Amino acid sequence: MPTLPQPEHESIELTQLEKPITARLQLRAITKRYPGVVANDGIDLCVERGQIHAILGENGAGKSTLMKIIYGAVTPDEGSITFDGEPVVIRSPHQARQLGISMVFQHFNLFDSLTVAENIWLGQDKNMSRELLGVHLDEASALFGLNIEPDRPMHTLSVGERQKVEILRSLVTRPKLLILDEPTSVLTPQAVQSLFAVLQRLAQSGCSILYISHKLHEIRQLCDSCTVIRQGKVQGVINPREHSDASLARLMIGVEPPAIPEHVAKPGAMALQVKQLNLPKSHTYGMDLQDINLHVRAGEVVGIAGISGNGQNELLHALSGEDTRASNDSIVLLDQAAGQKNTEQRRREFDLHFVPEERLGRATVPSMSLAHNLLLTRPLSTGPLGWVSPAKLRDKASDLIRRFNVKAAGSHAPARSLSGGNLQKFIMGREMDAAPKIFIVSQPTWGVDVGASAQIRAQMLQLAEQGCAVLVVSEEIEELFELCDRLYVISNGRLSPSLPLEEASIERVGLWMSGLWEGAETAQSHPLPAMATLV
Ligand SMILES: Nc1ncnc2c1ncn2[C@@H]1O[C@H](COP(=O)(O)OP(=O)(O)OP(=O)(O)O)[C@@H](O)[C@H]1O
Repeated sequence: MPTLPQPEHESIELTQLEKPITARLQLRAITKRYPGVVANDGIDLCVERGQIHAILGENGAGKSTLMKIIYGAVTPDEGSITFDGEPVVIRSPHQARQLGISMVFQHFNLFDSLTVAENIWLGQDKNMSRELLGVHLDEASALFGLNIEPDRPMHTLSVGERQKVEILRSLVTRPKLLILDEPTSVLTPQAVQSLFAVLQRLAQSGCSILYISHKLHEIRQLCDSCTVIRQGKVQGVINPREHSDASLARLMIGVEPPAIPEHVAKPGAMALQVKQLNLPKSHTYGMDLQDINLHVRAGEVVGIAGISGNGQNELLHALSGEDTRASNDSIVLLDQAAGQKNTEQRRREFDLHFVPEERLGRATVPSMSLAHNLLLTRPLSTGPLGWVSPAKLRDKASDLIRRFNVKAAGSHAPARSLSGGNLQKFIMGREMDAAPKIFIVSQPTWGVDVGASAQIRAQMLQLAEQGCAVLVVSEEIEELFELCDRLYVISNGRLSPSLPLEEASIERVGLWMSGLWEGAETAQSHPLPAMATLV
């Protein structure tokens, strides 16, 4: 009698019984030294197939270095790597991609002058045709629920949108191991949830994921396994769901993060006023600013919430002086019309200091030392004839490094050698130390660990206590709730009325993020931008 064919799943189980499943990735005793610092010190790591494994550690702990080693972008000094049971030496990202390893970096690697599709194509291997890429891109976009026009030039995208392009670029390679370094720093809560759904689906299909984040609730939601690193060494492998925030912070930074001091607003004189600001977009994919009205008094901390791409960039360019097209009296600084003053004039005449969201390339010159990067916004080190005093620069940079707890080899270290969080601490320190009268900051704690976030937020509140008018643009609603006395919400190039914190709730702010505040024109008459359809 002929035997019936076995159902497919039974034969799969048999094969699995015969051949034990090997881990996707196994690192043994990985060590990497940079001048003056051991970034990775004998690290062991095991990631199973289909596992979402978190890497947790304070700023400068060595997480990104370790991920770059796995991706072949950095060569370890010692140690070995096994991938799918085979010992491998990963010499380049190209080789990593051939093995099936893909990485989303913390700092974007995108060319501003190219389009979205061209940027994604550049990251692929040579045999991927433009047509095939188009198919994969449509597939990955649909999976991610993302709708960014492939022909859009990169320079027109907000950081949140750029982050999504970076993620798409990795998804189209259909990886076996996907490494994500702080992927949610600039995503809205809703976009984070869509990303998590994608990651969970990927993991179910067998793809392993290495996930770096400073956001403990995210790690708990997504991962059941987590390797904690401190000062380049593994502290332990834990299930993050069995730990509280306090115990995770203790493992990671050795202590619990300091509590944010109580801030009682004592609003003083008007410091910053925007009156009926109308500004047409400066490029095809920009956002027209329409009838923007806002004010910040000395001593106040005021927030602007919103989904990225709704006019934040345009508003910040107009407020910082990078865009001087506004009518002169639509922006009033310390009682003077200043709409057409440039960045340097606003800094010199009104003590307005600004921290943009892009820390490498805009807030700092990556190849220049920390000391030289001070010159970008601080004239303090130039003498009467305009001579630069290298000694003064060095001293000031060293002072900031010490006071703001920046982990760096010294004032001579190039900006790009710092870990993301440490560079952010340096930039925030550089601007806050200037004792601004008006301080405008975008995403103040992007990529910063829990201890340093608490430190930065406390310092911003201290600035306000000293009479500075602080305006914070952030996509992290919790951060705005923690810091601000009042909130505005930006949607589709329009700004909501001012909302005192006592009257704000996550739900109300969420609704306003879709443009639906009381008295607003309906969303229908102003269709939401593509990104908002995500939520
Ligand atoms: N190219 C480099 N040259 C010199 N030092 C470097 C270089 N890359 C990293 N380092 C140093 O190695 C240490 C670890 O940095 P790494 O970027 O791996 O930290 P991290 O844990 O990812 O931090 P963050 O959370 O801030 O991103 C830091 O002290 C950093 O300054």
